[in-house]
Amino acid sequence: MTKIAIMGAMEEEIEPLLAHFDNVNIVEFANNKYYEVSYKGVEIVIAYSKIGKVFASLTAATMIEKFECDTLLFSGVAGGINPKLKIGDLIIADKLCQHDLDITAFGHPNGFVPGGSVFVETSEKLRTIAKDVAKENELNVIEGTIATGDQFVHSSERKDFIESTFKADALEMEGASVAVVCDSLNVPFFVLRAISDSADGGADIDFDEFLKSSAINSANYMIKIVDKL
Ligand SMILES: Nc1ncnc2c(CN3C[C@H](CSc4cnccn4)[C@@H](O)C3)c[nH]c12
Repeated sequence: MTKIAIMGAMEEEIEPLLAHFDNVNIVEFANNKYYEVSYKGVEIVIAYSKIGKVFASLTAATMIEKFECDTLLFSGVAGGINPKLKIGDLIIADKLCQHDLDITAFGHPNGFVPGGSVFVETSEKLRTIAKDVAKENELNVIEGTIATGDQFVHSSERKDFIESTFKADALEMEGASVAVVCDSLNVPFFVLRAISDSADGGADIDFDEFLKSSAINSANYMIKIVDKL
């Protein structure tokens, strides 16, 4: 029986998801809250990890190991790199990397540590379902590379480094952690983000203005995808 984990990093990213469900059971664990719902006969666990790769890894692993979820979906916002991505637009990750993982001093490429890989690919099956849903709902979605790091990017220099080093289309602070955890635990996963800013000089202003509306864009699309699982 499928049990689905739906994750965000910030409360604003999962609040629009929780709004779709009633009869929510709250489980407190490891200084966090996990929201259990039953939706059309499917068990779902929803949580926001808190910001950054460490919290995201803890929540992803908890949803799999403690709550026994066998599919993990991430919904949230991101900084746009690809110029095709305007604020509010949706991106599905085909692969993710860690732009701040750096042992280049030892001759390794950016984003690589021994035993790992620069990129981790998401579930092709889940991406296909998502693209079908986008077509049915005439949603404009791009598929691309998402770069993750433990910093809010708000400078063209850092944004350009991430783009040129990883050919990334968008950036955020949690997705690649979810990717490593799910890949290591053999759980199919899917990362969806809506653009909240352009990760350069004005990013913090745009982020504050568009966080809520972009999080709703991502959540509304995610609910349509869950309906198809
Ligand atoms: N430019 C960007 N760089 C890095 N990440 C992002 C994101 C995605 N999320 C939003 C949030 C920013 S930090 C945060 C901290 N306090 C309040 C609000 N956000 C973090 O969870 C990553 C959107 N735009 C980004």
